[in-house]
Amino acid sequence: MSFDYDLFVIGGGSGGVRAARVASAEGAKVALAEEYRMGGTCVIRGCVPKKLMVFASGYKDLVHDAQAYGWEASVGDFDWDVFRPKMHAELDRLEGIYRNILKSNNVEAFDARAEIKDAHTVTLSTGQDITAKHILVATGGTPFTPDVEGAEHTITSNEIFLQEKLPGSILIVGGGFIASEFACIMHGLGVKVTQFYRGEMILRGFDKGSATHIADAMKSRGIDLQLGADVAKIVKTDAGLEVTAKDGSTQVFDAVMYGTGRVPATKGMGLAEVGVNLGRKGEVLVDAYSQTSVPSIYAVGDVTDRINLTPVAIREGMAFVETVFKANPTPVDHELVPSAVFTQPEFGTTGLTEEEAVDYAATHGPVEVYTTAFKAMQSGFAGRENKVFMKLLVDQHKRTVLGCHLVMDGAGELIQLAGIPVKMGATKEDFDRTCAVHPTMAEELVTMKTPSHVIGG
Ligand SMILES: Cc1cc2nc3c(=O)[nH]c(=O)nc-3n(C[C@H](O)[C@H](O)[C@H](O)COP(=O)(O)OP(=O)(O)OC[C@H]3O[C@@H](n4cnc5c(N)ncnc54)[C@H](O)[C@@H]3O)c2cc1C
Ligand SMILES: NC(=O)c1ccc[n+]([C@@H]2O[C@H](COP(=O)([O-])OP(=O)(O)OC[C@H]3O[C@@H](n4cnc5c(N)ncnc54)[C@H](O)[C@@H]3O)[C@@H](O)[C@H]2O)c1
Repeated sequence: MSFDYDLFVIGGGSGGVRAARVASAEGAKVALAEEYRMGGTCVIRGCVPKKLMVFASGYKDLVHDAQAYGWEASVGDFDWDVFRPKMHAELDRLEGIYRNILKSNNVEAFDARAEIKDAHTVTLSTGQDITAKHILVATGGTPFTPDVEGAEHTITSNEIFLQEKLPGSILIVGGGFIASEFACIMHGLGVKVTQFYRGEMILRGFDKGSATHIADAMKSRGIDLQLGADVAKIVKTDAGLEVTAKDGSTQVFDAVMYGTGRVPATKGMGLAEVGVNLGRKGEVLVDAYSQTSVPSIYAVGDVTDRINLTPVAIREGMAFVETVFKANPTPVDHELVPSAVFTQPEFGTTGLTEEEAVDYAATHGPVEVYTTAFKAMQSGFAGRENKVFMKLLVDQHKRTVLGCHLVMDGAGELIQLAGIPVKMGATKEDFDRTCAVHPTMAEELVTMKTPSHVIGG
């Protein structure tokens, strides 16, 4: 049977573009459809603009520190009108690069929505049907907003980058990556921030001691973080958005942003209709090789809801190409994936959390917990209360470092490096025999001598 293409990729984001490019480089005839903007969530409305805003939001503290170090410096107000067009120009530039990558790799790009018609056919929003030997679903996810009265007045991370002006005050709902990062970003830009999280501690699923340290720091910086709080209804008034919380209290905000999770983008895709098994959230269920229940259809990235991070989507895309186009079946390694949460303070993390260590200890034996918290020299000198927090979890018998959690300036950069020995299976003694670099914050990673406690001991 002959097909129009060897591979048709649906979605021009992190996973889709990488898979398309690498498959084409292997000699496959490849096409890709993108319904919005090339580059996907990470480039257009995720990691990249978010990180630019993280940078922008950090300068107030830096100017304050510069003053404390003797510089004649003063900080005025943040001007969104200066920053916003520069940020969007950068996103346009990156989108252009993504388009060029596809073009120069002979991938035919369609600016259209694609849906699955059958195991080997997609239908484009232009009405065109295209056949392919393999179809790769890489459609990512979309923000989820709960069904609350007045939700139509709220925004999500999709809209935050497009605001015409910055609000004077904002309520951010949620306690995950997105809500916590944007609470810090908006606060740093001079917006009055309230964050509602319905549970007892933000960043659920991360190491709780580290999350608590971040939450305390956010509060002491002036973010009104309310735990056990949720929205009952939102009414638009002349004064702004009047939010009634579930405890009955009301407050008016200029804007309300939901960061309450994302759902896999499978709605209306025709996947279930052709026999692709979906999970409870609508995620595409795949095996270790990203193959769905329909053998010609594969899926990578957030749409599979495994680990929803850009580098993971890219790896899944490359493993798919190894498996299907290089006859080298390659499962994706989802173990010990380091990641960062770009809150202020920043959080870098890899491996077991202390909560997970309880289960681990029950089956593998005791886990030593090493923690340290201290005032950072640079900001401490400037009079800022900025405590560094570090935690290592160590298998007491094997001595392997099972988890590493860092809350400090530059934690994202640092965990990339600390993630390597942890992934290699380094022992606590390997850390300890590495000489300290002085004076740094990171030196504490190799000088923590005594466990603060032992789990399962
Ligand atoms: C605000 C925010 C901040 C983030 N920050 C980070 C971070 O700092 N670090 C990190 O690692 N990850 C971060 N992420 C997560 C990261 O963006 C995703 O994990 C990554 O983009 C997933 O890549 P993907 O290829 O699976 O999907 P996406 O990048 O979402 O790409 C999917 C593409 O498919 C398109 N599409 C959907 N349906 C169709 C269709 N039917 N036809 C055609 N096209 C379609 C979409 O328009 C989209 O462009 C962030 C996410 C958000 C929302
Ligand atoms: N730095 C990074 O790497 C980074 C940054 C942002 C996003 N991401 C990725 O994007 C994904 C999505 O991020 P996210 O923050 O939207 O999701 P999340 O799953 O991390 O957090 C969702 C939050 O919303 C809350 N919530 C869910 N339903 C709710 C409801 N009905 N009412 C009130 N609260 C509710 C949850 O309790 C949770 O705190 C993450 O899982 C992550 O993989 C990564």
